[in-house]
Amino acid sequence: MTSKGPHPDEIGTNPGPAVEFGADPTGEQARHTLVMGHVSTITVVKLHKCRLTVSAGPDLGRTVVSDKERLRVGSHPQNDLVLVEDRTASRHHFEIQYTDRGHLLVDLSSTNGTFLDGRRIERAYLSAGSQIRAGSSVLTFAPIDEEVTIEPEREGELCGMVGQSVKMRQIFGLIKKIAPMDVSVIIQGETGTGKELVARAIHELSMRSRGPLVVLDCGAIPPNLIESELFGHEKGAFTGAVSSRPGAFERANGGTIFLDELGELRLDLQPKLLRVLENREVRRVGGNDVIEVDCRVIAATNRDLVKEIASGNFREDLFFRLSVIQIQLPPLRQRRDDIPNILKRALAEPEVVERHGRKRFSPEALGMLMGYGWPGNVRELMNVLSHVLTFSEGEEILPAHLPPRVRGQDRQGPLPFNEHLSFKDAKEQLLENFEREYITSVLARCEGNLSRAARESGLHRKSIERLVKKYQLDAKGMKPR
Ligand SMILES: Nc1ncnc2c1ncn2[C@@H]1O[C@H](COP(=O)(O)OP(=O)(O)OP(=O)(O)O)[C@@H](O)[C@H]1O
Repeated sequence: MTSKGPHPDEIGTNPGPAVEFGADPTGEQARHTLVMGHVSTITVVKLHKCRLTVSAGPDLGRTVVSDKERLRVGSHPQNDLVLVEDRTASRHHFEIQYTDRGHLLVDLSSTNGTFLDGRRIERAYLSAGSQIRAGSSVLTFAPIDEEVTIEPEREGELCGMVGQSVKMRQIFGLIKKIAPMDVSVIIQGETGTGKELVARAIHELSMRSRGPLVVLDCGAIPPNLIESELFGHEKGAFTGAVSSRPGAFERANGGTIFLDELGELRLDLQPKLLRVLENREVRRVGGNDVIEVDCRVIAATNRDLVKEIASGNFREDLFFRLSVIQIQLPPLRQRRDDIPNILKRALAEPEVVERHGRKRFSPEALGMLMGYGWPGNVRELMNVLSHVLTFSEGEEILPAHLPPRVRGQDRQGPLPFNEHLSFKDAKEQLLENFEREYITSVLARCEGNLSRAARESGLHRKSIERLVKKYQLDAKGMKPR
């Protein structure tokens, strides 16, 4: 593998405010979406909540505010709003689903029906002030848009993830905020950026943490088996189905299902997945019974799903259903200041110390690791670490112990500029990438000492400070501890 320096997708270090996919241009349908790719230290997430109040009937005054994907109403105590006194309401009367088009009122096959503004409905969209009648109760619906500020966490670690950079600490803040909310999440990021770790953290910090976490890699399963892996199969459903088997959704009941590499899911299976998400029930391949499932869905992909939708490879409705919250994990080359901490933490693992003794990286070796492009992200970093641990003998890890690609020995090829930009923008981007790489590397070599970095680079200390600030580098994190 050759290192060609920074990847063109590092276009600009400050692409502006958080982007909202699927947001209604009028702003009427704000979603919980967020893309964490930008540099500002505080991020705002739009939460889409609603309030439902009993405005007439025996339960007058009962109210609920919900940020869930579905809010259930009926006389059974498990509902989000329980109509305790209303004897004409069904046990599970209706629910309100949060969808990409707004809040959808769905009758749950109630005995006496659900009425919206006087008309009986099966499914209908709600608007502010809508009056819903169920049994002898009238309920008033009000959407609430709330903006929540996510500040970066102070701690540079969360559930086994290490990240001192502002970008990662922001993601830690977001995970802590959204984990308890029972909503779907899409995690996007290049291979090896830690998507599975994020999914595990969300599960661990959620109310479902005692339930199972079932991981299904949609890209690793042969196409002819994916349907039965997802939904299960009955004995004899196809050649080789010697016994019946529950699918991933059934096994995740009460917990979380993590659909890795969702972008690889066959187009013809996407509507089936959407139906499961909408109805929360599955039917095994070759089976007739409908099985209710209750699990949170977290999906991950290294593809740009918005582009996949545009090119007809991914269904927009499925994307909207799943992407109530989006988390964009930045590639490692955009958070190089995390590298020393990730390595320090990995070197301090008890089994590493037991097998290899205490080890540390020389400043030169660390500088090279921080200057490398890491196309395989943290996974590649971990692989390089295993290589290094095998090949270095002493306590200090030197440049000679690093693989040649990291040492830059097979660095070749043209300058990594983006030919789709104007000359001026391409030049500016190239310069910014160079500045960031150069300063990161010199700071790593000088162990975060700004004065030494100024001396070695021939820059004024003030210029170094300006560049550290501009690229949000963590000079302190590079100091030896
Ligand atoms: N922030 C982090 N701190 C420490 N280790 C990390 C971090 N992010 C990722 N890793 C490690 O990097 C490796 C890859 O992580 P993970 O499998 O979560 O990535 P991924 O994005 O799901 O990869 P893929 O796209 O290939 O499925 C794992 O060994 C994981 O423990």
